[in-house]
Amino acid sequence: MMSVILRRFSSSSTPKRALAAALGCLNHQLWAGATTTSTAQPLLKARDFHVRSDGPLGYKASVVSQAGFAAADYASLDEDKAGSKGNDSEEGLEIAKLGISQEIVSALAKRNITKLFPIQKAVLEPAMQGRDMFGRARTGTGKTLAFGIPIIDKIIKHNTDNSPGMYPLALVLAPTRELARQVEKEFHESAASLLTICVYGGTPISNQMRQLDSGVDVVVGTPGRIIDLMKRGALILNAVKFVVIDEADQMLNVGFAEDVETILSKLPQNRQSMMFSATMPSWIKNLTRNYLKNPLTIDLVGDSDQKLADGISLYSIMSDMYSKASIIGPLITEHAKGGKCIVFTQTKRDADRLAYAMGKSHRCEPLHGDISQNQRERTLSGFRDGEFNILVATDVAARGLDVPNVDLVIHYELPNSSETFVHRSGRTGRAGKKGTAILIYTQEQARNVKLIERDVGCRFQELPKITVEGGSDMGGMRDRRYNEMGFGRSSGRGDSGFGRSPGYKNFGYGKSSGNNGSFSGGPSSGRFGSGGNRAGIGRSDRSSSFGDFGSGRSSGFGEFGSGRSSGFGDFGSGRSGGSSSSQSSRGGGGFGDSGSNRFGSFGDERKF
Ligand SMILES: Nc1ncnc2c1ncn2[C@@H]1O[C@H](COP(=O)(O)OP(=O)(O)OP(=O)(O)O)[C@@H](O)[C@H]1O
Repeated sequence: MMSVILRRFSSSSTPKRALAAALGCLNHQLWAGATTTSTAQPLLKARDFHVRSDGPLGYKASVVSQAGFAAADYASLDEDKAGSKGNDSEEGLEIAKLGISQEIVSALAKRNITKLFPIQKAVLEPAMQGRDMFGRARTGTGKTLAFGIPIIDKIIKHNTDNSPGMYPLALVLAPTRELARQVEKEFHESAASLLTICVYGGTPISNQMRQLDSGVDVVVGTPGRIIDLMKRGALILNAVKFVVIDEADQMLNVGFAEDVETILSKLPQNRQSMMFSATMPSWIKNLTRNYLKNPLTIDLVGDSDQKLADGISLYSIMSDMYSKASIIGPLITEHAKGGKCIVFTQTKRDADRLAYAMGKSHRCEPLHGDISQNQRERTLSGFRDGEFNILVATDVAARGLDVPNVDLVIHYELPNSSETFVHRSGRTGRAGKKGTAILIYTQEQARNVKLIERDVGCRFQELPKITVEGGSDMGGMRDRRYNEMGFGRSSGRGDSGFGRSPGYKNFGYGKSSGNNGSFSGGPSSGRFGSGGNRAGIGRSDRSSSFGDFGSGRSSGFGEFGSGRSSGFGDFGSGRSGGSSSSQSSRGGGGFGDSGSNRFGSFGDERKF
């Protein structure tokens, strides 16, 4: 503890800080020229983090193999056990008996974490041995502590044996601010002596620079801000021994691919790299090949048909587009039973509108990327603390967000891919608990529901149709949609027009204008066609986007912004989707509500 205090006291007047400043300059030079840094900075002692022992898990080096790209080649695990029965006490290993630092054991015990979950069990020993790895496990099964425990343990042991250094030993990259904060919290709560910092955009960089200046052990952050801090010489990565890329495929989805590679290329060669990803698109394969050394694949999903975490009951309900908003209330009353509920929309605007409309009768808040960071944090903590029980969110909340006791997830609009469906649904049924997910779909989308079933290896139980009398509690939402979103006969010239809201893809309104060809001829040759925002980005590896039910998000505007925005897949926007709506979308700030995804100028985070 004393060394921690001393480090906090360090100022730029000390030789240590002076050297740090010098290294900061060197860092600038590295940015200007070389692409990799391979030397550990001289200030820090050489660190031998990686233990070699038979260990308590009976892990055998002979079962390791090269990362086999989503193949389940971690043969020592019984697949049945490797599912998502995260809290099965019979399967877990007692954390207190693993020989990891008492500080961690005690901190976890305080949170009632006493046994390892399967992914933690699988990762622990190879991670302790210093192996690079690619990991995959179902939602809510404890991946954060899977990489967190070994890293924290090694840093604690190092800090006990040596005086802590100035510069971070571990770097964790996360695709969203919320996830970054959550991961940092998990680190911090697992070992209070560790100095951790979370860096992301939307908050003053000067505070983060000051904190980095006084020395940290672990940096968790989103790639944009990390790069910014590196460029300013405030974040020096020469001492990094551990790097984790969490939700790696999502990094690609939200346009962080280049940033991630830039960061990886600046890290010391002598490091341990761990990557967690739900899928293995070709970018991830390349990343694995280029930046991981002889990686081990630990895949607890494997070829198993069932991709969803156990314990999540699935329901579907058909609704016409007019009634969708109105059936939310009854669904929540019936299925959330007073507990927490997240309603997922496709667009920020729809999240706002739905929350506004629902707010008349329920306590709820919207969450999306256009809301200020401060407000986002307030909203999330209010939701966590039970100040309100309904969160209406875009997919910014779909990945990684860990709010205990979310009983119900409602897909107000169909997700744009099976993966998104899995991640959204995975906000419930976490850590072995039970939960419910309900998918609302229109008649035209029935085929897509089947596709999700096939992709995810699940079955929806169809709920009886809810008949909504006029003047429901969501009437405001419905009216607003009519008035502002150009439904009905407004030809998309209302407030937002069709051009701005991809919501219409789910509403399948009117006749298709027959522009499907634009999309189906697009660069994506995914299994379901070219739709979704993926169409515009030309990746064929993400086959689970639902091309056939619409253009998805902004890609239509990015790639095909000729004004024929009505070419939204099978359903199109009917007569309303004329060029004016598309143009209004573009004129109104690029890609409208749905976020620019890869097309806009990237800040720290952009898509949702
Ligand atoms: N061994 C454990 N025992 C009990 N609870 C645990 C254990 N490990 C993790 N948890 C809890 O389980 C919850 C889910 O963990 P985490 O968020 O790491 O899951 P995840 O696999 O990363 O999920 P996602 O795929 O959605 O990001 C957290 O609240 C975490 O504190």
